[in-house]
Amino acid sequence: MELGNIGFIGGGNMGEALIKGLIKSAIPARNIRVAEPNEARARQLTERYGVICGSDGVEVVRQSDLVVLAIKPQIVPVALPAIAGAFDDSKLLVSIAAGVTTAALEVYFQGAPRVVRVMPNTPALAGAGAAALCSGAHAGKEDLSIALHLFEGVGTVHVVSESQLDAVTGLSGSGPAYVYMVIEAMAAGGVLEGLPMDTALALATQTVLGAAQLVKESGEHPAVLRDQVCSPGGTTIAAVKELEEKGLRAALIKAVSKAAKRSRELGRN
Ligand SMILES: NC(=O)C1=CN([C@@H]2O[C@H](COP(=O)(O)OP(=O)(O)OC[C@H]3O[C@@H](n4cnc5c(N)ncnc54)[C@H](O)[C@@H]3O)[C@@H](O)[C@H]2O)C=CC1
Ligand SMILES: O=C(O)[C@@H]1CCC=N1
Repeated sequence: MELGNIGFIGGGNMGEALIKGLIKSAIPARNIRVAEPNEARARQLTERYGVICGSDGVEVVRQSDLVVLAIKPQIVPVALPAIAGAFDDSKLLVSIAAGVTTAALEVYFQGAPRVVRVMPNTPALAGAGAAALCSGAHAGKEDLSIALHLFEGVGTVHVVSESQLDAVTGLSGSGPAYVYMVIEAMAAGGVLEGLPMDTALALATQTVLGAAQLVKESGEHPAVLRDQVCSPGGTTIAAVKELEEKGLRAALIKAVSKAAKRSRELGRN
């Protein structure tokens, strides 16, 4: 599928993750334009990826077939009116702004804007993203296919209903931060027990990666795989007991819920 010219409004952390992922997936840098008001950041993106960067959002929209809105949700009410006039029916808007609904985006446009809302995550930078998306009132099947194709280039994608996107934000959008905390803490435990930090970090990282890979490849429920590690009277069950007492699972369940709640709040702004 030909994606044409892709424009980014905002070249921050998530914008860069997608740009890098897209270039890795063989989208030519000359097809990617970025509107980024921070000049140093814009230069950095051009140096790193060869993409065309400027500060003029209207110009980026004019030159693009697909526009990724990658600015903070709080900036949307200021930034979107300034570029909305440059859209016409030939252009697709793909928003990744947490919490901002397709209906809230559509009000900035005349007519029937084609809007798809996506919640990606930063592992897209490594081609291992997890994203979910839904279409707005005027986006057709073809628009959904284009957005699916775009994000399949940088990881896995699920189609969900818009009401589920806040849950997705709490789980996989924010989730990498939880996993980094787990890796960091496991490595710290290794250091406490005498390992050098680089060895401890490498072991913790590969353990998380390998465990995730096994969940995916085996198709087993994680609880079954956990039980396979727990030898009777062994080391793991002693650790699992500690994690249960300290509320690891409850804390993660609550964390996902808190982030989803914050996503809903951002949508009300
Ligand atoms: N960072 C993450 O893990 C994820 C972020 N998101 C969403 O992606 C969006 C961007 O987040 P980040 O990249 O983390 O933020 P960021 O703050 O790193 O990047 C935003 C960029 O937008 C630029 N910007 C500000 N005003 C602008 C304007 N008028 N026109 C063009 N660019 C402008 C800023 O200079 C900045 O470089 C947010 O809406 C966030 O909810 C979604 C999924 C994951
Ligand atoms: O923290 C945030 O608001 C963004 C959305 C999902 C991940 N980062």
